[in-house]
Amino acid sequence: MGIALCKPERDAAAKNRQIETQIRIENQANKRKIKMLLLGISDSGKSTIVKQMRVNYCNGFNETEVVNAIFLIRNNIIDAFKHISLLILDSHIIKSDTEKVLLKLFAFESQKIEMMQEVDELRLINSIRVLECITVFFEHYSFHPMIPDNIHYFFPHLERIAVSEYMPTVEDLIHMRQTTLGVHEISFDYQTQTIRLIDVGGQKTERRKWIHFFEGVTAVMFVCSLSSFNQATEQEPNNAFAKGDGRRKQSTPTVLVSVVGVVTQQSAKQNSGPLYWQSQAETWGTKLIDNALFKISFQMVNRLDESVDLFTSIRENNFLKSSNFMLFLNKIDLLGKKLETIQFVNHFPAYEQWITNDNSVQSVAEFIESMFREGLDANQKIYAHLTQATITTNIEYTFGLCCDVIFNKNIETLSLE
Ligand SMILES: Nc1nc2c(ncn2[C@@H]2O[C@H](COP(=O)(O)OP(=O)(O)OP(=O)(O)O)[C@@H](O)[C@H]2O)c(=O)[nH]1
Ligand SMILES: [Mg+2]
Repeated sequence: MGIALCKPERDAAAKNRQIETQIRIENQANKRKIKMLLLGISDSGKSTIVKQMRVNYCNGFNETEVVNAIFLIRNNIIDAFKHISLLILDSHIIKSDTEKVLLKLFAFESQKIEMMQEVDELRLINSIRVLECITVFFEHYSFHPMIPDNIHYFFPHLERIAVSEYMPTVEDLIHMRQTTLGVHEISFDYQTQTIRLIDVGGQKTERRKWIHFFEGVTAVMFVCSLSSFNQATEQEPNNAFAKGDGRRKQSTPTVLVSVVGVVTQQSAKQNSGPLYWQSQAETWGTKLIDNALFKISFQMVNRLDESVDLFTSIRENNFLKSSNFMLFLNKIDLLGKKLETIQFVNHFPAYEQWITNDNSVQSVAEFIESMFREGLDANQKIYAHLTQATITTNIEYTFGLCCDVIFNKNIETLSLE
């Protein structure tokens, strides 16, 4: 005998059935899709690759995104001038008293500038960009590791950008920096397949979310910034991804040295960032601890080492054992520019023993690729590509190469089944 249901219960049961059917259909459709995961440390270029996919296969950006970009790009510029000002103030670069006033405003009150009326914000950007000391900085130190990469693109365009009627171009949107928080997915058709492309945040605090997306991944596209070889991040205690392996100089342990000032709640945010001129093995800086500004020695980890360690741990992850690994050795353009003035061997002494240790882009890129291949099983294939994610055609071409491999492998697997 059936159970008699009253109307609200019947409606709820019908709704449940409808939801379950919908989930089943979606699951089946997802199985037919190719799932690709973009992984890599922060600032490597993952979201830039997603933007290129959107330009190529998803109608680009909508009006709201373009309008939002006006503010984000200006904030990128103010943030870059903040770091540049801090460095100039702390350096031997000659600056007049009037220049110092403006530099201090950007260095310590950048958030205030971001909150100003547009007309005042633009006046300040236009005032700082023409300072003599800024010109000197860009001539001699523009590839300092503390400077955001996209300022090399935005600085020559400031005359166009720092006006009230500014509308960002697609190229501006590609160079805009917005740290990814959480996990984002786009889906698009490519040849005969539907691709699900998943972008994650690369910051350490974001990485614990990654594991939830490791199931059923056809390809991992691991992105590494080649220009990160002279950059460093502060090492977290017990960080599994930042062990370092002696390829570069050993860092010093974190030591609390002295209190250099007490800060108020108001100035806390502005003063908490590291203030140092050159990140080498030993790095000095100031850090906010319990509202007091301490001078400490940070234990730093080289960002290229961090990237290699992260790649190794991803490669060894059991969920990803049957995934294809594509390595995007990105920011090849910035590597080239840096190598014009910086000796790679000073950051990676092991490079001295490399086949050709001539500081050329090709040789350094090969050495870096070899770091990622170290300890690889003979049967584990990694497909490596040199990329510049800010160039649409470059990513379109590289993505095509990756898909050729993936689709052919899929056919091989299907014919074996
Ligand atoms: N010059 C140059 N800049 C690049 C390249 N790839 C990315 N960038 C810039 O590097 C910055 C960081 O890129 P994102 O794509 O935001 O980095 P991400 O890996 O998504 O970083 P998270 O979201 O923090 O994990 C952006 O300003 C990009 O425009 C490149 O090949 N060359
Ligand atoms: Mg991102």
